[in-house]
Amino acid sequence: MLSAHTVSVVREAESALMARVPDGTLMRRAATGLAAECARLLPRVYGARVVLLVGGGDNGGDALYAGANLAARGASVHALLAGRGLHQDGAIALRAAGGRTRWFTDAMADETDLFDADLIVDGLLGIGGRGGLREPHATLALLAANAPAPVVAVDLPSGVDADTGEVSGHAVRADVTVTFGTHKPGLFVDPGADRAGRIHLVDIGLAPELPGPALVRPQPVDIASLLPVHGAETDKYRRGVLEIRAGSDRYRGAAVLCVGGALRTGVGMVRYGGGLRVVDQVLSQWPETVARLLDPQSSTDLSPGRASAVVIGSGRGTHPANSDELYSVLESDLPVLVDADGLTLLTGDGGAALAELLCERTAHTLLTPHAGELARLMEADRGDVEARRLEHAARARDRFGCTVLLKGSTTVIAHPGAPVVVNPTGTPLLATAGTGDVLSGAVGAFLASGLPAREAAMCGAYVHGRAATLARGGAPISASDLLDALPLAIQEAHRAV
Ligand SMILES: NC(=O)C1=CN([C@@H]2O[C@H](COP(=O)(O)OP(=O)(O)OC[C@H]3O[C@@H](n4cnc5c(N)ncnc54)[C@H](O)[C@@H]3O)[C@@H](O)[C@H]2O)[C@@H](O)CC1
Ligand SMILES: [K+]
Repeated sequence: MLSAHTVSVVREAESALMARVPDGTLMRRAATGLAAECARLLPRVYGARVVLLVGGGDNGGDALYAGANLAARGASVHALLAGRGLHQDGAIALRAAGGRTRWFTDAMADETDLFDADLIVDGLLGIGGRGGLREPHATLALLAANAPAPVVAVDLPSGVDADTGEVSGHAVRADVTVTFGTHKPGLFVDPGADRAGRIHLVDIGLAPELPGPALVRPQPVDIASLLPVHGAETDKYRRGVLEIRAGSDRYRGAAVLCVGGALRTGVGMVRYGGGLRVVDQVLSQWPETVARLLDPQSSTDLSPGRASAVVIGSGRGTHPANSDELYSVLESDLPVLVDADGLTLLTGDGGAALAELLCERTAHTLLTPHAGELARLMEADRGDVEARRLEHAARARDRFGCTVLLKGSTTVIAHPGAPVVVNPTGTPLLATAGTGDVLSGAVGAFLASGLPAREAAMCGAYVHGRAATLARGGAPISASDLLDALPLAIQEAHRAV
């Protein structure tokens, strides 16, 4: 797992470490790691043209010392200074090594040597950045974005909120981010993650001072170690029976996609309950499903019976009878995943009783909203949920006392008492109708296989995201394409061990 810590935790750990080592040690370590990464990006250091964008804080200091290192190796290094302050010792070191420094003003915008640079180093702001970039930082970020050279961000791309990944206004878009001591949450969560490019962590000796992470990002090997493995002794019941209550006579596609997502992820048996037309459709597409007629709008026994887990909600409807069905599912002691219409029911008439039942559950319980659904659930603004995904997922987790998987440009999973998980896979191509139904089936399959909610969500989101990339090699996909690619994604994940 890659782990990330918030700014306040990093600051505390840094002061504890700084008290034990000579002055300037940490910045020296950071700058040495930064210079090494810059050198790797240049065809050769000698003669290379490097432009440093330097803010007034220690982030600028890192850039200046790394620039001094490169200048000492023959690079032509030019620092554009922004903001009020300047890391004086860093500037002295750069000049002593033959580098140049110049205060940046708007008037220079056309004549900077940014456009001729071989490499641009963004040392404008690090973990001390607050809010959107002010001037002249914002202009420099824009100029860097328009220049052809690769951009290396120091600690994090300037303009990205280190704790949330939020970007307001301009932010640097980096090809590589060289971060120090530990990752920052904003590097893993969009829109910040999208600005960070490839992330390189430099060890500055901080690890012994750091508490547990706020955030983790699973690697292929972590997923491989979680995926269910079935021995020769297994049978369909031991592999898990998933009950699916998604789709309806009106929305038959949701049922087909959800059942397909579960079957292709691997589960002992999928049972489906629904009206005549949807049952017909599910059986014609997936004859291996064990289906029964069950009309939530007339049937009295809506309980899931003998299953290992239940997925409920997508395309199911928001009729009062659907509330009754959700109630009887939540009343069971089975692991339950609630999606889409199921989430809407939590906010409508009778929602309070459902929400109360949800909070009281002791079995694994997972909500899988997208930003709009989470906004409705928590009476928040959708744009705000999208901008601050971590915070909103954690709020919903605390409100309902269960696991919350927030879908979107970065899928995040908040689980009580554990670091938030950020899913590393996925592509914007997933933003298409029906992919959420496939996801709920896949996560449901993992739940039915016996994985706890957090781990089921982690594995489901991971293989779903990979399937999107594998399905058509990066070309546009529809939700159905994911179904064939899911087994490939799982096979690939197994190979990571
Ligand atoms: N503390 C340490 O021990 C270490 C810190 N290091 C570096 O130090 C950085 C943190 O340094 P600082 O605490 O000096 O903070 P920064 O260098 O991130 O920024 C602080 C400065 O930016 C200004 N500023 C804040 N928000 C702004 C905005 N939106 N627009 C324009 N200006 C803004 C502030 O007024 C302040 O002058 C880290 O990110 C890392 O790069 C590394 O050298 C490793 C060791
Ligand atoms: K930076």
